[in-house]
Amino acid sequence: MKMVLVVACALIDADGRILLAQRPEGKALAGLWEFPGGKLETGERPEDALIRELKEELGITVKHACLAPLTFASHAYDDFHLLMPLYVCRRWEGDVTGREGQALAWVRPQKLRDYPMPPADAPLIPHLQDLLSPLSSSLL
Ligand SMILES: Nc1nc2c([nH]c(=O)n2[C@H]2C[C@H](O)[C@@H](COP(=O)(O)OP(=O)(O)OP(=O)(O)O)O2)c(=O)[nH]1
Ligand SMILES: [Mg+2]
Repeated sequence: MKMVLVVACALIDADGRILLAQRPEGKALAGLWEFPGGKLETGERPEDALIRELKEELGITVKHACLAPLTFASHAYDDFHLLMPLYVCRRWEGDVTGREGQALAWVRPQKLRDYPMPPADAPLIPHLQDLLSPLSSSLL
């Protein structure tokens, strides 16, 4: 089974909302809502790849120190196995814009399930909900 490493990021704004991006037509899983990010290039460090992807996809500048690991997805797709670390980031420079024509949505943690996501992403949702509402333990 081919292993594919993808880095992704939950950007969190001052109101505790999470950024989702809609995968563009023509790509795999088109129309589904995802965490911005992408595949590593050869020899690239994960954090460097994520910083590059956030610049390419959203036009923002993120520092290494502002990326905190939260959890990861491990999911068997038909043709590859996805391993996807998920970082959170609350601080960046620049305005978030869909640089690749993708729709964007700032979503409250309890509304994440209203947005159809790739199958790998479902187990990530309770981790974000717990991070952002510590009094309701949705992992239990
Ligand atoms: N970025 C991202 N990718 C995800 C998520 N969930 C999920 O299954 N994936 C899968 C979809 C793709 O198979 C792969 C990421 O590929 P991608 O097409 O976005 O990669 P990329 O940004 O480097 O774009 P490209 O240059 O390959 O077109 O990971 C997610 O939440 N965010
Ligand atoms: Mg991508």
